[in-house]
Amino acid sequence: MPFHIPFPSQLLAFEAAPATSFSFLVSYSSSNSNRGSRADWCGRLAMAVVNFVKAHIGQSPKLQGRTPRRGSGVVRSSLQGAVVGNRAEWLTSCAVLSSKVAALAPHSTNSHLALAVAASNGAVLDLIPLETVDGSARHLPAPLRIADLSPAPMHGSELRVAYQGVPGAYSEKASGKAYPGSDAIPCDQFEVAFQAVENWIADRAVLPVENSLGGSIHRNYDLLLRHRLHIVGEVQLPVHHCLLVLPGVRKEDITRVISHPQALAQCEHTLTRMPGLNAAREAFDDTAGAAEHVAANSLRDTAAIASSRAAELYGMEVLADGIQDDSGNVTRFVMLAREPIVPRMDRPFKTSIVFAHDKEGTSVLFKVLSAFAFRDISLTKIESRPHRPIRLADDADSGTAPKQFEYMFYVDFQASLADPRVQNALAEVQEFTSFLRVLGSYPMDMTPMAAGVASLDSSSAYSSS
Ligand SMILES: O=C(O)C(=O)C[C@]1(C(=O)O)C=C[C@@H](O)C=C1
Repeated sequence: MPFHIPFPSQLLAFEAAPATSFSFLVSYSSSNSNRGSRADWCGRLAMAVVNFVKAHIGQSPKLQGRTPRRGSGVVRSSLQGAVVGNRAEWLTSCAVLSSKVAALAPHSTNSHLALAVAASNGAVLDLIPLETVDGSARHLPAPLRIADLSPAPMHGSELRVAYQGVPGAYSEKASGKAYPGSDAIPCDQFEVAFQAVENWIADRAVLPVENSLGGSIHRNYDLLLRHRLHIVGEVQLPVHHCLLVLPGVRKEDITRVISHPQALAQCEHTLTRMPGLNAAREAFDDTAGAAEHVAANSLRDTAAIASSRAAELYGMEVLADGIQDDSGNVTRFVMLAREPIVPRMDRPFKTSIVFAHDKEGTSVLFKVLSAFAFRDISLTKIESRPHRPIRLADDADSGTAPKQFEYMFYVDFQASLADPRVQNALAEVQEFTSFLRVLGSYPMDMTPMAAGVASLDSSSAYSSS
């Protein structure tokens, strides 16, 4: 029976990793996302990728990766030694594959991107358009235009913003607040959102870093260090949680509440005190994904914590509204881009840095904090993370990468990198530390939180990045 790809899989981004493991990103979108079961749909996407690679490289890859969701998004998968024995052979296969697909490629933005990426970073990566949206006409690739070499557009519908989760997630809302009118691209993991920007599948990423009740989202701090992206802005989003169930389900029927771990933490006291509810908690990738899971599998014994928008999108009922433990529940997101923005002095700016030191004791930390205190620079956050022996992206060949340190310290302060006080403070900090990196200097989110969620849709406070 002929195999049909039920949706346009628009790009494949291949990336050679060391040894025999190769990873790639697949972006997909389906207008038929509600047809067939979720398992069906995932299976068809996986088959489409396997068949495609098999047809063009000649061997079957073993797909490893997260289960894609219905609709659209970006997933990361990998081939474990199945295709070729070494990196050079893999790159050759990728080049052959690219040239075959480029010859079939539609005249689309994606083919421009493929060339732009190849031109800009040495062609380790290829973005490969697979099919036109309607699966019909194919054209030769268009020539590279000057616009393809400049940074991605700043505003409007062309800006593609990666977020973690599925439609209805708070991160999707934060992306809309950060970049009104942009195309939000759902990603199944934080790591994928970083890679989507690095690989030019998205122009920006908007990712949560801390919540006023649940604290820091540590994974993103670690990823900020591992990747080369720059913080170009921040958005603070009031988070208003609902307890969602299938229509007709009562509190007494619920044995399980599922959601993102942050959302579970933000509602813990309320859930514990809720009369008639006696349910176990279970972590899920994101809040809206939890709602989708309950709806797609008709789970009448399970409730999800998510937004009221998720309830609308997945046909759920709001059993309880505003279940966060504090009405002022706010999550702070950072906006990430491939290039930093030019720091300015004409509006309130924040700067985020990360540093490490290899001396014993607390004196270095004291000296670093003093460098800011003596110059009247207010710190808004300090976070320490155990240092794992990872290779830091931008220090691969600079010789400044730390070897073994106990902690990385992340500090946010309220001043612009353009401010001479900051430049002097950082020069001083550099003397005490063995590793220092500026993660970004960016406009502060000045939206009054009291304005609440309802006002966010019309927000246009973020115009500089
Ligand atoms: O799951 C979602 O909806 C998300 O956008 C993620 C996330 C988070 O990671 O903190 C974002 C905001 C809320 O704090 C709860 C969850």
